[in-house]
Amino acid sequence: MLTLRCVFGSSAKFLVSFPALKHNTRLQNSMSGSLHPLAAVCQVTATPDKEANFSACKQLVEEAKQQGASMVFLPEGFDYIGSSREETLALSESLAGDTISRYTQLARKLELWLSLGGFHERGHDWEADRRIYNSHVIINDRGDIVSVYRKSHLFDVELPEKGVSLKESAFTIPGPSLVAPVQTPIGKVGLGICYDLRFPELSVALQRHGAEILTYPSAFTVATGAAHWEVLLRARAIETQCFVLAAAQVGRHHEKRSSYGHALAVDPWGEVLGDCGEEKPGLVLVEVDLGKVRSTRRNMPVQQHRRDDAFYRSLPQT
Ligand SMILES: O=C(O)CNC(=O)[C@H](CS)NC(=O)CCC(=O)C(=O)O
Repeated sequence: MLTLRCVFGSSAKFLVSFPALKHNTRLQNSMSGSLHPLAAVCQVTATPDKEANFSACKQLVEEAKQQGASMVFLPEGFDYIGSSREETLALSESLAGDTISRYTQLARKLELWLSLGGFHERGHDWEADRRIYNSHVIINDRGDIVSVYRKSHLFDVELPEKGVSLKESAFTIPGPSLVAPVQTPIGKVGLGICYDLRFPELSVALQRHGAEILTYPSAFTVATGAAHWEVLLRARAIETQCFVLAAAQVGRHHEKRSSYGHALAVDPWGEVLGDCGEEKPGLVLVEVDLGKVRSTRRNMPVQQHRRDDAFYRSLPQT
């Protein structure tokens, strides 16, 4: 067993274990002693305080770097979780604003890649319509923005018996399309955001466009998270035979909103490699062995077994 450290906040530490590679024959990652590149999947408790959120995220990114991560994943709403529609809109920025600029500097300084899930991005017509995109931004180790995916499926959901009522479309514009998976030091990363996780056609499309790793930075509600989060993430991993990395929000953001936590890393066989729990901010480090993608796909070639010919046409009437 290889033991990985799950770091909560800056002081308390606890251990996460998972089965490790048994044959350690190849050259090892010099900093971490691991055989394959490391990804850090983070969970945070964002509030409406952008400054405090940045310093909490920065601390996790620095901790991940110290432990040898080459790419760090932050959740939807890493910039802030607003307490009203008005506040959410007022705090938004463009990609050229202060928040993303601080993250590009951080990536450059630490020489690592960042996945910033769910940035509140002012839309192209902000002056006219006051609406934003929910954007997943990838920054490389030189501090360049290399990809921006805007969330396709908006969370307009009423579950009165569970106390869930959110209408994302009241302030957000749906993105126009998927974006091509991004080549990173840990592999080809396909971009989704949170509620997108419920739409398997999106993950299959990303896999067909070459994704080896799917990412769903999230701020799941406590009720829907308890019922569906892990099952959905594992299903997406099993169906696409990709790694699935899902950074998450956890705990109480303000008096009206809490999130489920359990930032999760799943391998292409569906095994959970790391879980940040449901109590506090932290991170989990996972080795991304792309050999697992190749062997899972070779041994059970479900992608080649697809029957689009039989399903995506008009059906015979009985
Ligand atoms: O509001 C913001 O500032 C950031 N955006 C979010 O938190 C979004 C939209 S409200 N949350 C989700 O999609 C939760 C999905 C979910 O919980 C499920 O699919 O069950």
